Parts: sequence; C-alpha cells; structure tokens
Amino acid sequence: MTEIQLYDTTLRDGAQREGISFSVADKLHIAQRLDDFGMHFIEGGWPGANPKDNEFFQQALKMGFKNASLVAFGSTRKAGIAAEDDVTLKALLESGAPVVTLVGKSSAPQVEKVLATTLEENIRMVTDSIEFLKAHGRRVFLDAEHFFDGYKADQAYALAVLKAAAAAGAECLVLCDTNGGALPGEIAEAVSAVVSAVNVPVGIHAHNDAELAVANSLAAVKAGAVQVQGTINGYGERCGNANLCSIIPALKLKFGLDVLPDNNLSDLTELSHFVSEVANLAPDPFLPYVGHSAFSHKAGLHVSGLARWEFAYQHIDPAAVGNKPRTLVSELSGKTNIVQRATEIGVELPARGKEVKALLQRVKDLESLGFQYENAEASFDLLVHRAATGYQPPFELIDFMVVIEKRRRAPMVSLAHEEMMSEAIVKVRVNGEVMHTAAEGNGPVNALDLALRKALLPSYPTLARVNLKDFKVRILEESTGTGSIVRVLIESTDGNEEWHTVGASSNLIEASWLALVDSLEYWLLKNGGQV
Ligand SMILES: CC(=O)SCCNC(=O)CCNC(=O)[C@H](O)C(C)(C)COP(=O)(O)OP(=O)(O)OC[C@H]1O[C@@H](n2cnc3c(N)ncnc32)[C@H](O)[C@@H]1OP(=O)(O)O
Ligand SMILES: CC(=O)C(=O)O
Repeated sequence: MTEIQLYDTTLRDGAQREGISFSVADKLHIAQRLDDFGMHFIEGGWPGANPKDNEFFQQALKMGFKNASLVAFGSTRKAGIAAEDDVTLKALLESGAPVVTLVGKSSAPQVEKVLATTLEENIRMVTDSIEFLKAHGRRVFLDAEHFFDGYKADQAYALAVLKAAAAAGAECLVLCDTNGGALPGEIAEAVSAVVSAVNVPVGIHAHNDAELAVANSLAAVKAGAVQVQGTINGYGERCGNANLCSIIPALKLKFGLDVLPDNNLSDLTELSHFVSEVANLAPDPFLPYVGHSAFSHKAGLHVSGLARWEFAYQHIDPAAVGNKPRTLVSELSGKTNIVQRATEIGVELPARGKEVKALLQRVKDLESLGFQYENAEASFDLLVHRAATGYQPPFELIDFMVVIEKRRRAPMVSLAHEEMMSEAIVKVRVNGEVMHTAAEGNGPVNALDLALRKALLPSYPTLARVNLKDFKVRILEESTGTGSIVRVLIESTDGNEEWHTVGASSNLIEASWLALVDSLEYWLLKNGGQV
C-alpha cells in the first residue's frame, strides 16, 4: 500500500491568512495537538522572518514530538551570493529543525520577471541551497513554487529544476499550485509526467483560489504524489490552502489509505475546532466532515430516509471523523423530524398519531408568521411540552405594560442631558399566586426581564443564574417598513449550558417578550428551579 506523508503547514502558510496572528504559545499548542493527532510533518514557520518564529523553533525542539518531524521553511539562496553567506539558509540551520522545506522557483517566467535573474542561476540557487543544507545534516524537501503554471509555460525548464533538486539530494519534490488556479485534470497529467521523469517521491501543495485545492490534492495522490501539504480548516494565504480536514478523511475512508490510526481520525472535528479557537476565528459550520452542519438534516424526506437507513443522506458515518448527525425542525420538516426531536427531549410521540400532525402544522403555521425553530431548539421543545396533556407551566402571564419616556434634565446643554427611561409592569401567576411587579431598565426589554424576574425569583431563586447572552433582531419583509414583522432570537446561559429561543410579532416588544418567556420557562422546565 502507498505510504502517504501528511504535511501540515497551518503554522506557516496557515498563518498567512488575513486575520491570523499566532503567538508562540498558540503555535506550540497547535503543534502539540497536530503531533498527538498523528501528523507526519509539522512546518513551524520561517526562521529569521520574525522573532516569534525563531522562538517557536527553540521551544518546539525542547518540547519534542512523539510522531511528527519538525520542519523549517525558507527560500533558496539569493541570486549572486554563496549559500554559506545567505541569511535565510543560515537561519534555517540555526533553527535546529531536522527537516527543511526550501521554496524554489520552478517557473521560467517567475525566475525572469520576479527573481530578475537568469534561468541558469536559479537552477544553481536550488542546487547550492539543497547541497549546503544536506552537508549540514538536514533532510530537505523542495517546494517547487508555481510548478503547474511553470509546467504550462516552459515544461522543459520546470522539469530541469526538479531534476537538479533531485540530483542535489532533495528527498521530496513538492509541486505547488501557488496561484491556486489549476484544474484537477491538469494536476493529474503533470504529476504523472513528473512521477515518470524523476526517481524521487513527489508531493502536492495546492491553494484554493479556484476552490479546487482539495480536489487537486486528491487528483495528485491518484496520479502518484505521496506527500500532501495542507492546513487545518484550509487556512492560508488569500483563499486558503488545501484543507487537511477534508483531505485526510478522503484518503482514509474513500481511498482506503492507512494514513492515520482509525482512532485518531475520530479526533478530527475536535482538532478543527481547537485550531479555529486558537486562531480566534469562529468555526465554519459548513465545512465538510468537521462543520457543525456537516451532518445536519433539515428536509423532511431526508430525516425520514435516515430513520430507515443511516446512509440515506450521509456519505460517511459522522462518528468516523468525530462529528454527530443533527435533526433540524422547520417549515421543511415532516413528521419524522418532530418525532425524533421529541424523542431526544424524552417525549415519546406515536409516529403516525394526531399529536405529531398537530405539532408539525403548528411549526409550519408559526414559521409562516416569522418564527424560526431550527435556531431555537428550546422554543420548539416548549411547543412539544405545551402540547402535552396535563402540562403545568411554571408561570403564566396575565398581562404586562411597558412605558418608555424621554426625560430632559434641566438645564439642557447637550444630548447627554437627555435620558430614555423604560419601566415595565408585569402581572403573572406563579404557583397559584398572582405576582404584580414593576422594574425600570435601560431599555424596554431589560425592564420587562427585570420585572418578570422580580415576580419569579421568590419562587425560583436559582433563576438568578440565567443570563441573556445574545439578543438578535431580524426584520422580515422589510418592504413594509416600521410595520414589518420582526423576529427576535435570544441566546441564554446558566454558566453551564446555552439555549436559544425565538419570538416573532409585528411588535418588537411582544417578539422580545415571547423569546424571553420561552428562555426562562425552558430553564425552569429543565431544572425544576434547581441546579
Ligand atoms: C509561496 C509562499 O507562500 S512562500 C512563503 C512566503 N512567506 C513569507 O514571505 C513570509 C515571511 N517573509 C518575510 O518575513 C520576509 O519577506 C523575508 C524576511 C523572508 C524577506 O524580507 P526582505 O528581505 O525584506 O525581502 P522582501 O520580502 O521584500 O523580498 C523578497 C526577496 O526574496 C527574493 N526571493 C523570492 N523568492 C525567492 C526564492 N525562491 N529564492 C531566493 N530568493 C527569493 C526576492 O527576489 C527578494 O529579493 P531582494 O530582497 O534581493 O529583492
Ligand atoms: C510554497 C508555497 O507556499 C506555495 O508555493 O504556495
């Protein structure tokens, strides 16, 4: 079986993504996780480029890896100077990394236009640099920059660079689609040609500018490439690099290549989320394999099909990559979505009973009025409970009133001397007793929240732990202006768990009230007022 080398460049090319700036500690944490995961090579950065990268190599060598080899990245020597005088080559040696990946030009137009040197001198730069590093005991890979564009422009020259690198002792010739514009067929053809022309293993380094980096990497492997370079979550310069979170499961589960132990693959989703956390980027829910929505099922036909056969609408078992299937409830649901979600919250509903039909109809009716349940699972769970015979809500609204007043403090000098005052009066029945409370707040929803809590806290003191974490308002049917329907989505937390509720109305206060009441009622229902 072909041995594939997994080469991660999240810490170097991944850090070239706009918005990412890893600290040394971030890099060390990520490197540790990549090593635990079973990555074969971890490219840590460009020694000499900045103090953080220098520090990283010192610390990473002290830390040591159990699976991976540490790789330092840098360019071939500058034109017109000796290798031993080149600052980049010296810094690569000083980094102490046992493996060095050298980026060298393999495209004739790039050599002439960008390096502004001769084609012959570029070949000498590649050869001298590899020989210099090999003479100092380093393993060397060549990242043949712009290889595929160079292969189209001047095939003989692109191959001559690779042959020179192989003769100088490069262990792997990594063909780079640096501008990310190549197509899978072109990649496969060029990789096959190189594999036949050289006696050294070939690798692939693809960028995602045409959204083909993963497809191109897989096409390269099919054509004989044995090293795959990429990044976690596809982070990288411009539109990113080939996403290892898609490539690794494809190699393992679809190509049947034993690139990692099975148990490690199930850590992939966690690894992806860990790296996005450290990069301070929200995880992309729509990433294949590892995204929160990668196995979310919304359409009624899909959910019903999946209930009969787990592969009806899934290309792999989500558990293989550490992910989970989810069932969404919405206006596109069928009976099975409702039954499954009800089962998840411990309510058994007969699959063909009238309760399910009524709930499904209620969801569709409410969504047509502006509610949206797929992002507000707690509000849907309450619909299920409220429909059950004998359900006793922890509190019931009798009525509420909100007053908003603009007050001017005399003497008025500026807007800072004007203030908005909101007061809410709430009447609710709690455990048979009518509670009549009032509160002032910095806005009408805040005043309502405070007045409602005043009414509930004597009976449910632990409710004090519940906080509103996020409050989103979306205007639906914008064309009707201030008369349009608004949807309010509230995210709440008790410090341990988070839940989402929804309200919709042509009145913003009412929409907010509905979402607020659902939030508190949901928590009381789940916790019985105790935590
Ligand atoms: C395809 C890739 O993603 S390769 C990785 C690119 N990554 C980075 O550039 C990030 C780190 N880079 C840096 O910190 C800086 O660019 C440094 C420290 C490497 C160099 O900085 P400077 O010395 O100021 O040079 P600058 O970046 O302006 O120009 C690049 C120089 O490298 C030369 N160069 C570019 N590619 C190569 C190559 N493959 N081999 C040799 N020299 C090269 C250019 O001709 C230019 O030389 P010049 O300074 O004699 O004109
Ligand atoms: C080496 C590299 O990052 C590239 O060619 O894209």
